[in-house]
Amino acid sequence: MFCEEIWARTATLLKAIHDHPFNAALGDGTLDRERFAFYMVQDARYLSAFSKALAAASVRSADPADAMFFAESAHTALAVERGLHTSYLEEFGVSAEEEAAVPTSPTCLAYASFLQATALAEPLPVLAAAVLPCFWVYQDVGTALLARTAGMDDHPYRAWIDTYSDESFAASVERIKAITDRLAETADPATRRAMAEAFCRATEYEWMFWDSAWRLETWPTRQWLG
Ligand SMILES: Cc1ncc(C[n+]2csc(CCO)c2C)c(N)n1
Repeated sequence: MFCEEIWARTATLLKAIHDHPFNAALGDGTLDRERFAFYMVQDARYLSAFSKALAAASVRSADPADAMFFAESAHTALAVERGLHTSYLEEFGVSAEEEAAVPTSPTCLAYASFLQATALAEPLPVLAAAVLPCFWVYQDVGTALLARTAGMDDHPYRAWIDTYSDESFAASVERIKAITDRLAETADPATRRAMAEAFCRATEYEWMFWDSAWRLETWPTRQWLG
């Protein structure tokens, strides 16, 4: 099965994601608000690109049930997750104007651009493999954090952890894994290789996304522009 194989291939990178200082601090609740707010602002930008990639996957799906799944996920990416962002940014006192003034980070732009390019130029199986880590990695991190934070009352990032350790979210992860496995079964070897590459690249971007928030990443060249 494609998913099983690719998960095993990315095991070391997944461990690095779990062990990243951003996620370690997110889990023990010590992550500073500046870093989490930076992550939330960048994530809102990422989500609008991600939902468009899912909408493209829906348009491309010949199977009506797959088309519905991708369209629903495109909606969820904007609705549920956007709600999470708005409430955290409100809690942290980040106004819409302040949010709009933050430049999109190099990593966020790279990940969003990769998804958009894949949505435009690659066949559906490759697009499905490119959006899969977004679901799967977050569920993996969310459930690990849920276990690690059990019994910790008043955890500042509880709503975030709950979103990604939720049972309905786990069901959508199973669903997209099944769709991707089915698409891989009938894909030719070159497409299967492209699927594996897209999955690995997206998983690399997942690590980079957390790392860029940890470093509060900016454009090193900005200083030379007016
Ligand atoms: C960088 C980044 N990667 C993945 C997610 C998680 N995520 C975003 S949309 C979606 C599917 C529909 O809800 C999921 C699982 C995130 N928030 N930010």
